[in-house]
Amino acid sequence: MTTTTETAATRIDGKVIGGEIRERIAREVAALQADHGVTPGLAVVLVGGDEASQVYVSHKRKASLAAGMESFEHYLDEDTSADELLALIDKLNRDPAVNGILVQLPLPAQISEDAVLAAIDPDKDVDGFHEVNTGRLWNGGSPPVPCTALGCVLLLQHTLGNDLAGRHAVIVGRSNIVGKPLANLLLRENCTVTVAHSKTRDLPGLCRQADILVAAVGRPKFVQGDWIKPGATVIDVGINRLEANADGKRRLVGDVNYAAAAEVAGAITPVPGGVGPMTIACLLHNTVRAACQQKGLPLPADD
Ligand SMILES: Nc1nc2c(c(=O)[nH]1)N[C@@H](CN(C=O)c1ccc(C(=O)N[C@@H](CCC(=O)O)C(=O)O)cc1)CN2
Repeated sequence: MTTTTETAATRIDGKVIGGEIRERIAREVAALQADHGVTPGLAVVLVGGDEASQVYVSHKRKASLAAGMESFEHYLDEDTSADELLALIDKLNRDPAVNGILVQLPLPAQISEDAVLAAIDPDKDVDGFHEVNTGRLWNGGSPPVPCTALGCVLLLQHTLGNDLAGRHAVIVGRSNIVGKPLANLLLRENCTVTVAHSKTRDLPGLCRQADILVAAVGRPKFVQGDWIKPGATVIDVGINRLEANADGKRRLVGDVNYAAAAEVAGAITPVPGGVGPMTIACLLHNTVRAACQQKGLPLPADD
């Protein structure tokens, strides 16, 4: 059992669920090594010293090493030019030891995110952000899927079972990283999907219609308890770093007012420990599959 009941709502534990996925991936990597002599390699590029990005890159490094993969990290200065970054991506595209490439976002202002994402070989795009892969996703194909969006779907399936059909999912947020790909994935699951955003009218009223409510707006405690339909499943994608407490520790809060929402929801993800760990697990999942495709090997069957 990977969930615990604290309040009215079941707490959806992304650490435990993501941990199970990482264990499965470690077994896949061991089999690839034993049967084919292949060790999947992930290259992560971080430009500048953003504090949160450093934490995420460090998590990615530890997770890929723990799964038995190769990890190649590239740390570039804040004032790196677009040409320097593009030259590195070109090198990684041509390196056969690198099966997956990820450029940590956000990038410093002098570098165009679009140009960088477009420069990554779509077959090594383990973030699923390249326009070829987003196009494939919307056309019903099976490209690498953006990790946070995939993580949300896996949490929902774990909580509600594999049949999400007919449920009304309201996604608050329309980013390329989460909102848009998640809308696509939930449509594939035959949910009725509404994507809400800053211009949406009567957002609380709309959220109250949701069987599944996903908050991905980047605003601390934005979604209130009385926006939630009793029994709904709430997925909180937000990771907002608040000012330090008196103890000097920085606090992380989600986009949902957890305490209030947990009184009403049927199940809810915490922050931290909800969607974040799933993002890392899904990155490893995409990297193993990219390695198999590049080597002409069959894809491991998902457990
Ligand atoms: N190239 C990418 N950049 C960014 C992505 C992405 O998917 N690809 N997503 C986010 C950040 N992100 C991954 O990079 C990410 C965010 C959070 C976590 C995580 O494990 N969070 C923990 C808390 C960690 C902490 O102490 O801060 C949790 O929620 O429990 C992992 C990855 C933006 N950039």
